[in-house]
Amino acid sequence: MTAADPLLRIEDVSRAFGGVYAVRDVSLSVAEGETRAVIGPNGAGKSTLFNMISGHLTADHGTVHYTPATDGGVGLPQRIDRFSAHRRARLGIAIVFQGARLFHRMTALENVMVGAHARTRHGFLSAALRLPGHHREEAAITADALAALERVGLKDWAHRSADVLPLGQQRALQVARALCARPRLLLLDEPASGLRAGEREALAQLIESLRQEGLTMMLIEHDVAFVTRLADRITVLDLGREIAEGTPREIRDNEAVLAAYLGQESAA
Ligand SMILES: Nc1ncnc2c1ncn2[C@@H]1O[C@H](COP(=O)(O)OP(=O)(O)OP(=O)(O)O)[C@@H](O)[C@H]1O
Repeated sequence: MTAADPLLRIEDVSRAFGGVYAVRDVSLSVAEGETRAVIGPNGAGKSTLFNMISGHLTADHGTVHYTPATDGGVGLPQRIDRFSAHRRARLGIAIVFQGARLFHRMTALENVMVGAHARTRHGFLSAALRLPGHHREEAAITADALAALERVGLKDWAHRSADVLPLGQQRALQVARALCARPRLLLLDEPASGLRAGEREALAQLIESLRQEGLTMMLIEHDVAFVTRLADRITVLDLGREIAEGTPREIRDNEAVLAAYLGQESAA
């Protein structure tokens, strides 16, 4: 990767469902270390766009390039839009889905370890079946999972059941699970939805700390105020199209953005 290569470059990506475009001709680039918010009214295409980055949906048109790390440092941009979600995950793209569930009746630590197994040689099945060769890997995964829990401020909860975690901490646990796969690009689909003010603040601080560590993130959110302080740049979608991109200040003053949001309010 040279200074000119972004970590992620999306060009003219479209996806339709039943002949109706959910995302239409969207292009954007995300630089390494950047926190990019994607905002827009209900049904604007935000989740569809994220799923086309993570590989859970394929684009009908357009390209997605990503610059994975190699052993010797940073690699060359690769076209990934035909890669499976699993392959993209192995390249370092992690997604926390909107409304993602935890595994109940498992501890916080076990929940995170499930995320780590995605990138191991032996995999979760081998661990579950206790096949030979998994023990050393298991110890490494436990250490990684504990480190991820510590990173999100949940180390003290490691051995407690995920069931008892308040919603805010459940979101942090989902982030820890994604972090355990050591992503270079973390996609967060509405991580703050349903949280109370205090929990939203704690989540904002967590995102800010990951940003300080230099992790590249993309974040879907409805609330412009929430992302204004977190994002370096904001992309605004409306009815599948990108209607604006800029710094939080530019977006706040953008008339097309105001119109899209006011339109939503008057339609509600
Ligand atoms: N699997 C699907 N099948 C059919 N239509 C879909 C599918 N996924 C999304 N859509 C449609 O595509 C459009 C964009 O949906 P998407 O979930 O990407 O929007 P969004 O901006 O994430 O919305 P929200 O903020 O409500 O989560 C919507 O009209 C939605 O109904």
